[in-house]
Amino acid sequence: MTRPSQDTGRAPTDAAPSAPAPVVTGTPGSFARGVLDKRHPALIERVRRATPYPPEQRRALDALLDEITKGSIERLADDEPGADLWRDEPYYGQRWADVPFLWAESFFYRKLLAALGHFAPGPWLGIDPFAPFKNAELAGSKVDDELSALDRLPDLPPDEQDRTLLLSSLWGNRADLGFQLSAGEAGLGDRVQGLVADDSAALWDILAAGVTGGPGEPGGPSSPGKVCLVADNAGPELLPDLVLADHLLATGRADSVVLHLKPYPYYVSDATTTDTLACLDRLTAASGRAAAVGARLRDALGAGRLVLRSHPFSCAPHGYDRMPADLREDFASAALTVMKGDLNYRRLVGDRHWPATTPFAEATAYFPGPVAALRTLKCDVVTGLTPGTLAELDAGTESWRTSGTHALIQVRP
Ligand SMILES: O=P(O)(O)OC[C@@]1(O)O[C@H](CO)[C@@H](O)[C@@H]1O
Repeated sequence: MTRPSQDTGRAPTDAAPSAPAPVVTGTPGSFARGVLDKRHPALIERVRRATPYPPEQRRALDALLDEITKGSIERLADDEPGADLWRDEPYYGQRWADVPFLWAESFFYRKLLAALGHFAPGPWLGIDPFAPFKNAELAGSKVDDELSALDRLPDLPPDEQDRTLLLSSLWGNRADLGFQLSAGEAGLGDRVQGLVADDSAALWDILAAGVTGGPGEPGGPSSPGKVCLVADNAGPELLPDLVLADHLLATGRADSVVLHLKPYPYYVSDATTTDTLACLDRLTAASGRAAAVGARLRDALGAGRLVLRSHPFSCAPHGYDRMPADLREDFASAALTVMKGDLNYRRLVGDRHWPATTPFAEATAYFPGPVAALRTLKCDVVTGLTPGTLAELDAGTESWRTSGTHALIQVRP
């Protein structure tokens, strides 16, 4: 019998027996291999340059670089806080290139934090190595422009306001500092406006059901219920996510929003509680509508209508099919769970070689409640495309799966 690990309390996978093979890091020339060979070493270098770490941490960064480029996967040191969570993982002693991509990336981030003393009692406890990049981005003038654009929102009819805020949250997912590391000097390509899949009508239908009296509620208004919003990146992605959360609360589509955050820094720019508070400050320090949104969200936090949650499983190296019972209950009791971003997509459908026309509903059949994915495409994994869309995309640019230029909204009611 295989032992549970990573706080799942479950057997290692609930994926359908017919699920395709997981994406493994090592295939030469693959997207995953590029992350291992280029993105991770570049990230170590940027982290080293951004903060004046003392010699001990610098040596630990050198050792990590050596391990990921030349060595095999080593356990966390026995005295590393939380090392027990990772003790039973099955890949130690193997080459980094030979294990599942999702696992290798997650463990890389965990080892990076261990090297920097992030969890060890002492002066570096809790210091976010990615904060210099996150802070610079949040302070940037692009954010000013996005926030002042909110002042034009009331000029739009209500359904266009809905769509504008949903798309702004969706495209906010391009603000991913790990991805930008790979995009390099060339920067991000232009957005392709038409979504590769667009189930947004189903999303609004689910949210309207609570307000107008949905199935099982004949005759009229019921409580709209809870929306779980599983956040991805901080700053320019989290801001429109928060604006969307405020919109759902203000328009009665949700009576509470549970914002799922990472319990520690992860995948470079993933949002933590600190990042959320920084966004709230950025909103309230702005003028016009942005400031009003910030003030409402602060009130909502105080009143328990906006709830912050940072479950340890949010940084686990596994798909949501292995989520622990308490997280499953949270999602099961939500009117809708909105999963933001590429990594959450990989974890939702499974980081596997799915044929792109596999129905999204099939890949997410295990999920305990209605679920929506809002994501720009930044890795090879995709499901739910029609054969026509797939043929069109394959006939266009080669990099449509990974360039962040395409986006989707998929819903399983
Ligand atoms: O989840 P996010 O922020 O949208 O994207 C995370 C990401 O940059 O990291 C992974 C590779 O490291 C890819 O899945 C994806 O491109």
